[in-house]
Amino acid sequence: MRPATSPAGSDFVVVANRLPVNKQVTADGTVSWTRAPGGLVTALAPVFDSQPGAWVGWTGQPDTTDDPHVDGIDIHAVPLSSAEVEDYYEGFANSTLWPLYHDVLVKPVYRADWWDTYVTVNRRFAEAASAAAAEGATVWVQDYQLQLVPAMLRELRPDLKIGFFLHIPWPPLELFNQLPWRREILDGLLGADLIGFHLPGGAQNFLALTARLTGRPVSSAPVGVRTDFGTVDVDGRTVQVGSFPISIDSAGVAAQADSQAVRERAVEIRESLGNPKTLLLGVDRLDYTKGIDVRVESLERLFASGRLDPADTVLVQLASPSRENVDSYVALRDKVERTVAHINGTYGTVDAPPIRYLLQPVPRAELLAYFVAADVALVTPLRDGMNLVTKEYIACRSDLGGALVLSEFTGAAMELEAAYLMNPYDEAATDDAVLAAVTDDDAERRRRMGILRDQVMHNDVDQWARSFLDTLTGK
Ligand SMILES: Nc1nc2c(ncn2[C@@H]2O[C@H](COP(=O)(O)OP(=O)(O)O)[C@@H](O)[C@H]2O)c(=O)[nH]1
Ligand SMILES: O=P(O)(O)OC[C@H]1O[C@H](O[C@H]2O[C@H](CO)[C@@H](O)[C@H](O)[C@H]2O)[C@H](O)[C@@H](O)[C@@H]1O
Repeated sequence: MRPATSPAGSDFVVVANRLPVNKQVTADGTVSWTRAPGGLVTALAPVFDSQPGAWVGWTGQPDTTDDPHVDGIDIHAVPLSSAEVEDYYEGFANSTLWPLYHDVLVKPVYRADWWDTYVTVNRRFAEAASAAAAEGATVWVQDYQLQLVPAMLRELRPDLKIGFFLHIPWPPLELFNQLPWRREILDGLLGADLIGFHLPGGAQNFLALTARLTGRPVSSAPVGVRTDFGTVDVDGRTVQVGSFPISIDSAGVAAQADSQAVRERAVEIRESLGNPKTLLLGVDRLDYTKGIDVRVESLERLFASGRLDPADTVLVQLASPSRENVDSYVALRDKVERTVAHINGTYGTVDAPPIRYLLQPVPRAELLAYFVAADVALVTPLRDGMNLVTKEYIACRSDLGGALVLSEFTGAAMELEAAYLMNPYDEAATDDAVLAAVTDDDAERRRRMGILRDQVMHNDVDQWARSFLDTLTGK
């Protein structure tokens, strides 16, 4: 750890589980690094362009001492051993916190050894952030993997402005109370000056829980979107609590989707699928929160009842492998693949299966071409913090074509009420929403898409980052 008074370091530091870098290794073994075009790095690009900034995170590879360098960001890699990846990332982050914060869709596992590693790794991130930050710097800590970092960092560096943003839902009291380390998590978060959630409901849950479990004075007025922040009094220090719904680089996505190359590729995609009357699309990490099973089971019911014709309907499901060493993800993959095979076997022909399922990430331009090609996007999570795929689909539809089926249990549903909203736990309502999105007339579909586009084009990721950072720094 560097001394608190050192003049070195950056004035703006992001701390996230993952670094925004991609590694390339050429045939002769030469290693180079490029900026990964992920949501967070896109969101923060203008901030990094206007001032030198640092990013503290893990490369995604265990047991390496990789030291990535990319243009415009001072990268600080936090090394993790294989055992730490198992206990901190696959264990406490993704087998304890992830299911607990997503409505206990699978049973969270509570293990003291995983907790101990979570504490150890959070401390390592806090120390790396401390080393990267200049005197009085603004440090923005991201997400559930690093909830102890704010308090650990404050102890090391009381001079810093510390923000924290949670990208996943904040659970209700009855669920959060299951966590044997609930008080430690709250104390960790309360080290921040500003704690951000996607939705006002998450911020309010957090305030209620904090009052109940810590006895600290909290504000009682409702929290608004990017306004009317709540407060917690932590021994005379005021912690602000607010709602900042994340978004995408709407104009950038729209411009790329409008390019000739993407438009032509969209036409090719439809042709390669036999120009079906209806092309449905799902795009997700293969995660049990995303409701991939909800949409394929709905499709099966619609085929079985004759309400949709499998001969002129195709569902393309693009799934990216995720957290493949975690048992619940292995079980989900098995379930989805069995259901897809069953539907294709029952309702398809040898040369025209109604579901095309891919378990590989596709290149960005290819993904946008699918968004442009699809008649209906099926976004059916059982729980989701926001769901950026939703906003990307809308941004791609400058033609006002397409229709969006959207689960009420996504953060995106709060803003996107003109979608075909559905309750993924209600089979009949799900089927009706899918069918309405497919069969409503063009005027109704265009009316809805026009409203959705106004929302997404106006509320972009730059606004998300600016509103959070302005609140944090008191601008
Ligand atoms: N390039 C590419 N991006 C993908 C693919 N699948 C998902 N994504 C992106 O991953 C992000 C997923 O974000 P989101 O919907 O919020 O769900 P999350 O996976 O829970 O973060 C979006 O920006 C997607 O466009 C893929 O196959 N290829
Ligand atoms: O890093 P991984 O374990 O591979 O997981 C990918 C990311 O998934 C989660 O995304 C969440 O953030 C999105 C943006 O705010 C939001 O739209 C979505 O609803 C969330 O699920 C996770 O929170 C990230 O930390 C992961 O990097």
